Order: sequence, then structure tokens, then C-alpha cells
Amino acid sequence: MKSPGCASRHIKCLIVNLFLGLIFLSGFYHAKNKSFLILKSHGELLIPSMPCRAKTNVMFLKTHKTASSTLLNVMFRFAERYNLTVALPAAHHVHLGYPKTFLAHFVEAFQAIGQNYNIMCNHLRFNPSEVQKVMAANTFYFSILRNPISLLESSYTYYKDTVPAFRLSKDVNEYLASPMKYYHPEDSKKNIYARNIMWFDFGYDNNAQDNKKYVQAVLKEIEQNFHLILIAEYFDESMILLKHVLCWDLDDVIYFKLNSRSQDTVQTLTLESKERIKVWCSLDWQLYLHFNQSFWRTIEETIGLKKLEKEVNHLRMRQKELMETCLSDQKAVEKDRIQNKALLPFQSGAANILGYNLRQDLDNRTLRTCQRMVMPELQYTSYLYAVQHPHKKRKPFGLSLPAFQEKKTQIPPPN
Ligand SMILES: Nc1ncnc2c1ncn2[C@@H]1O[C@H](COP(=O)(O)OS(=O)(=O)O)[C@@H](OP(=O)(O)O)[C@H]1O
Repeated sequence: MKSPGCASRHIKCLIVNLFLGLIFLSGFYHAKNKSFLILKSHGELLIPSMPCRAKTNVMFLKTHKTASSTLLNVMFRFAERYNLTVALPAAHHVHLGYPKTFLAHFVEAFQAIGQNYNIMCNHLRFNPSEVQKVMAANTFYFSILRNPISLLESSYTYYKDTVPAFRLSKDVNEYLASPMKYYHPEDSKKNIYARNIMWFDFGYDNNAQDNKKYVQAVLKEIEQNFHLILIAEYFDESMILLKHVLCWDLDDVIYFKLNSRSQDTVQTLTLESKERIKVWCSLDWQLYLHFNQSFWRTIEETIGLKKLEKEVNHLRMRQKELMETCLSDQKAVEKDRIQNKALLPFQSGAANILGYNLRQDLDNRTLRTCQRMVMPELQYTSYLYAVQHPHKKRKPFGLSLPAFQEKKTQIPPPN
């Protein structure tokens, strides 16, 4: 049995250890201020959370016409920075089997690499059980949504020549005046971009009956499958939230807008058309309303609006700085004005997809950083494929390899 004296020595020891532990933890906290502050009991007690470590197993569901190419570029740059393995489309494909429902073997070298991919972000139609065969159990899942009104107009212009419902109508307003005149059941597979495209990308039936119970069940399932849903209209806020939840650096989420159109290829929607989209794409409309709300709730529960505003300003300043460093025109330019044709984005339908001209006087290191910021989806996918699978036949849209290669950074220890 221990004597009372011995017990008091133990208590003293415990206090000293606790004190040292606190000093140790506060050292961590000051070393790099990446931790969330958890507000306890009426805001009196501010306790730093455990130090965070950058998440490197991340799956991004790339939805269509939602700013997803800009995000894919963010993901690819992060993958390169830390030498991560990306689940890329197999063989000559540029998408992960889309519009087919995703299967694990759509990923290059799945048989050999198994569940050891870190990043997955090329277009696919979501299918959780098959995605889970490719991605590790601790993977972070996120996606992005856009207001179905502007999305449908963007989709109309981009897929004007390929989607039967769009081809048959004169313009987007005519299409929306009576969509069923152009949207024929026998073309339903080719018409996916013409109705509830986000619903389809998440793996659901874009022609399903709008039934309250069904919609609620789908929204719940998406909430269970995804940790975070971002909103294209608040892209900068989305990047800050993403940076926080993934414990990434600000520079990891700095971006140049990709896959945008020249203003003259944007059609003006009438007020009636805007209202009609809410009905015609009612599944997407409810999806968007639901996750727009949860997006702001998550911001309030994690960063808070004040900190968000401050960090968004930092992001915009850093973005401006990088644009000045990298770009000769300081902005995106029309397809005919892009000088280096290797950096020309894929063009489709009636859209004039903008791209960038890099400054001529960049040193090698800056040039490599800038090239990656402006590299369109297909070129970047082909490039990473050639790096990861050097013995395979190159994909189309290949870029010359040596010019883009650089040293990799090791993932930092917890900070
Ligand atoms: N950062 C940011 N913020 C807001 N909007 C952005 C951003 N980046 C891209 N975009 C717009 O997203 C549209 C292209 O979307 P995607 O890249 O997903 O298209 S695709 O499905 O991969 O072809 C396209 O919309 P439209 O211009 O209306 O067609 C882009 O302008």
C-alpha cells in the first residue's frame, strides 16, 4: 500500500507533467497556426485542437460545368507537390468511364496498385462501392455544386452540338419554353447534360419523379458519402473551407479560373427561363438549395465568417500576385489569342473557352509553377499519366515531359 506522502508526490508529479505538456502543446500551436479554436462554454475557454496534418487521401467528385476543372487543377498540383498517386483514366481515356457508372477497373493499373491511390478527381459517375475499392478507407470525399440556372445555360452552350435536345432547339430560351418538345426518351442517354446533370453525376436517375421522400433519401445518402460539398458561386470561400478541412496551405488552393467562356458566347436567360429551370431541373435545384445551406452552416461551425473574410482577402491578394508573375495579359484570353497551342483548352459546342499566355521572361522554376496553374484538364491528365505510367502508350493531348518535371516535396510532419 502507498503512504499518503507518496500519493502527494504523485500528485505533484502529475501537476508538473501536465504543466510541461501544456507548454509543449502551446509550442506546437505557435509554431504554425493551423489549428481550429474550439469555442467552449460561452466563449470563455479557447482550446486549440490537436495539431493537424495535411490530408493526402482525397476523392473529388468532378461534376459538370461547376468550376470543377479549376478544382481538378488544384488537386493535380497538390498531388505533384507531394508525389502522390492519382487514380487516372485507363489507356487512352480522358474520363473514368463517364457516363457509365464508375467501376474500379476504369482506373489505370488498378489490378497492380489496388487501394493505394491518394487522389481521384477525373470525371466519373459516382458509385461508392466501386470507388471504395480504389481509395483508402480514410479518404476524404468532397464535391462541388453550381446554381442549376447558370449551369444549364453553360451546359447548353458547351454541349450545343452533341446533345440532341440542345441541337434541335434554336437557343436556350426556346429549349426551356417547352423542353419536352426537344428532350426525347429515346435519346435519354445522350441528353444527360440537358436535365439534372448534377443528380446524374452523383449516380442517381436524372429523370426520376420529384418525390419528397425520394429526394430526402438521396440528400441523406449524399451527406453520408461526402464529407464536404462546395458551392461554385462562392468559389473563394469554398477554397478557404477546403484548405481548413484538409489542413492544406494557402498556396495549395490558389487557382486561376479555368474552362471559362468569352462573354459573347454566354446567352441571356429570360426571367421565365430562369423560373422554368427550377422546375425542369427540380432535382438539381433541391440538391443545390440543400447543400448551399449546409455549406454556410459548416463555415459558421468551423472557420466563422470573420476569419473567412480575412482569409478570402489573403487568397485574392496571393492570386493577384501570381497572375502578375505568370501572365503576360494579366487575364484569360480568347482561344485565338492563345500563343502556345499546347496550352489551348479543349473547345466544345458554341463556347469560346478561354486560356492563358505566360510571360516570356520567367526563370525555369517560376515557369514550371505557372505552367501548372494554367494547364487545362486534358493536358494535365495526359501529363500525369505519362509520369505515373511511363511504359504505357501516351494519351492524346500529351505535353513534352522534361519541360514540366521538377523535384517533389516530402509531406511535412504534423505541425
Ligand atoms: N473559380 C471559379 N469560380 C466560378 N466559376 C468558375 C471558376 N472556374 C471555372 N468556373 C466556371 O465553371 C464552368 C466550367 O465548369 P467545369 O470546369 O466544371 O466544366 S466541365 O464539365 O469540366 O467541362 C465555366 O462556366 P461558364 O463560363 O458559365 O461556362 C467556368 O467559367
